Amino acid sequence: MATFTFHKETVQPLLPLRRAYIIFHFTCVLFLFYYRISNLFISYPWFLMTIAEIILSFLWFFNQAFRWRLVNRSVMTEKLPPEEKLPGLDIFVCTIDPEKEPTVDVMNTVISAIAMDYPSNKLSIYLSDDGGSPITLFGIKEAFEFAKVWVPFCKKYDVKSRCPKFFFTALGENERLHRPREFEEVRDQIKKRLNRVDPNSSQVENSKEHMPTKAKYEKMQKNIEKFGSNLKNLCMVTDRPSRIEIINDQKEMPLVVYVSREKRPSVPHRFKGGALNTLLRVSGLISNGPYVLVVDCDMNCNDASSAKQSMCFFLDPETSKDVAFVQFPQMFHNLSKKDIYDSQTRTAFTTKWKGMDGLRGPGLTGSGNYISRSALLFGSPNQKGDYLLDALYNFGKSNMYVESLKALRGQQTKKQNISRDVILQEACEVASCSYERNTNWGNEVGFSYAIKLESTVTGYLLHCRGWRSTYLYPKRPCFLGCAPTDMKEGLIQPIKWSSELLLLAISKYSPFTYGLSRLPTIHCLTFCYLVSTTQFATAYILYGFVPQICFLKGIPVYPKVTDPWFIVFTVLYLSSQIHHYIEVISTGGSSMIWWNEQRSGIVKSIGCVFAIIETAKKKFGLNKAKFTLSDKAIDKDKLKKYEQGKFNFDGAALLMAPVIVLLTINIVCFFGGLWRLLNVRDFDEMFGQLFLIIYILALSHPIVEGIISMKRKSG
Ligand SMILES: O=c1ccn([C@@H]2O[C@H](COP(=O)(O)OP(=O)(O)O[C@H]3O[C@H](CO)[C@@H](O)[C@H](O)[C@H]3O)[C@@H](O)[C@H]2O)c(=O)[nH]1
Ligand SMILES: [Mn+2]
Repeated sequence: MATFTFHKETVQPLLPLRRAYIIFHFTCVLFLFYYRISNLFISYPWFLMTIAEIILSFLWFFNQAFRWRLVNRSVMTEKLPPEEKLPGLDIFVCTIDPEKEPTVDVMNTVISAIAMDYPSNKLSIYLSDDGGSPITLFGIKEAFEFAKVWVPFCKKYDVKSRCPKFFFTALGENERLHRPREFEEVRDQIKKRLNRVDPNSSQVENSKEHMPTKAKYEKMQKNIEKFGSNLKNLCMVTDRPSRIEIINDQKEMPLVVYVSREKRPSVPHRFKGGALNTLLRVSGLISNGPYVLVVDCDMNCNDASSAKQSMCFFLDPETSKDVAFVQFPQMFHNLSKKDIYDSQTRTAFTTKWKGMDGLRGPGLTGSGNYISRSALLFGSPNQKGDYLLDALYNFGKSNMYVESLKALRGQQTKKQNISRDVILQEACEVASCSYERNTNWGNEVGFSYAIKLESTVTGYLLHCRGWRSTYLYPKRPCFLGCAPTDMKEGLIQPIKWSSELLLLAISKYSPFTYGLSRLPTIHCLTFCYLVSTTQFATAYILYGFVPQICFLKGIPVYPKVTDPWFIVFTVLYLSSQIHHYIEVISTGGSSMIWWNEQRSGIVKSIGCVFAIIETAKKKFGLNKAKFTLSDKAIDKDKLKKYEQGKFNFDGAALLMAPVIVLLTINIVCFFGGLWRLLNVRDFDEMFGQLFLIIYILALSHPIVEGIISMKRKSG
């Protein structure tokens, strides 16, 4: 265990055992390689299986980098300097489409950010409205009105759930003052969430402010909904000048700013990365906090202390010099126990990120991350400031903005008393869509535009420049968002991510080349894994039909069950399964999660063939850059099905097609092959294949059920 001034690092126990296991499994993989390759030309299917296994082995190998040194961290916020000595913090909330991102929910996120436990004169909240819809501007004004009541209420009663929506419904947990225990019952929560009924007020009522506050929240909600009933107000405006408004007029409240950058159909707007870079400049002019928190519009701040938690790394004398960002896990408020789509992405946030954290730090996930503004703007930790020498190229033509950068660097700046109007005018200027032309923005300055997954690539490039990051996984989730609850959304996300990551793999910034020469090798392997996940598709597709067709035809692709080499395959299979099981259970999962994760892992991986196709199209310029926004609007029927653990394939027919084809092959080959097997009785040669098919069918029977029920509905 390492203890720093404000935080502690503990390496997860049994490290030698974990490493010994990796070496053991690795040895088995080498045996497998030897066996496959020395028999390579036995048959064509044998060759295909060898390819699949080589791909899987490489992915397995990269994947072990995450398991080399897992750490847990904890913070000591009580040791932080007094509030007046804390640095400024700017919170960025991004939204674009009020239809997929309901304004009331976005405003809940904004309100939870305003209610962050941080000195209000040091806190500023910026809402980036990329859609430019009237309802968002209307919404933030309403939200601020409510926040004026809400923030004092939260402070007075030390409310934990500072997202009002959760507080006023059964979703608010651990509320010492306001929550009776029975509300923690999961079933109740689900019931309440589905019906949106309010908690029994006679039990909850404790304070005289509770009801009036709730009434004000409901009024805000009603006003926004009423405003949105006029569909004109929900429309996005794609051709518009920049518009920036300071929403609040009260000194005792944090600064709240509405930002809608200029957009013109002919100028590329770079999606969320573009929005964030605009916010960096606009906020630089207005509040210029040395640290920024980025949250997606659905990721509300569920623990008001997260800002202070992150400061334990940024202000620590030992870690402050090279920590570029502090990442919190993305957690979700709408998960069901079965989590059939593996929306919680458990492995990412409980294993992978902790493993990267034990090396040089986790990747950036785009939401729930505190970032040092200097790290984003000034190159590497040791050569800060150089960028200011060529400020025009690096940062663009706004002198006022460059002055703000000097202030950030602690340099003397011309003290000027600039009026608010002039600042806002300049802010509109830096938010114009031509501002970044011929500058270093999106390249070495700010969030990277190298791929559309701005978060991952920015985090990766920060690491390449020598920065570190840290990962904090506190007991109480600090950020809660909205996870996909149907197959279509569940598939679109990994497809959009992995296709962009594949682009990174073949770009000049590829971890295999650029990264390898800049990062410590093991840390680099983690990025190699992240950019290679599309290759699971190739391996699983081969695994999904080659052994099956061979089973039907009586061609062996595994050694005989009596052959000593069969042991290698058995050991590898069991070893992977047991290891996965232990990992799930030890990170708080259940057997059901273990089983469901395998299914969803395979289905999502196979869906990623579309990612490969998409990447090829993008590479050859056949695809126009677009961004598939994930849907955060909760549909009751959809949610109900999801809670029951029933698959919902609405709108996913095309994306599911490869899986359905493979499943059909498996079913046909199973029965056909079984018939053949009973006649020919070559059981010892076919055991491996028979077992594989049974495993696949056992895993996928809920999918078959889902398909049948879909057919029945449409038929
Ligand atoms: O042109 C755009 C497109 C999106 N967004 C915002 O970006 C956020 C993320 O978009 P979403 O479709 O919800 O992406 P997800 O797949 O849910 O999000 C993950 O993946 C993104 C990259 O694709 C990261 O930026 C996110 O932080 C990460 O949570 C949302 O708040 C959007 O409003 C914009 O501001 N402008
Ligand atoms: Mn999201």
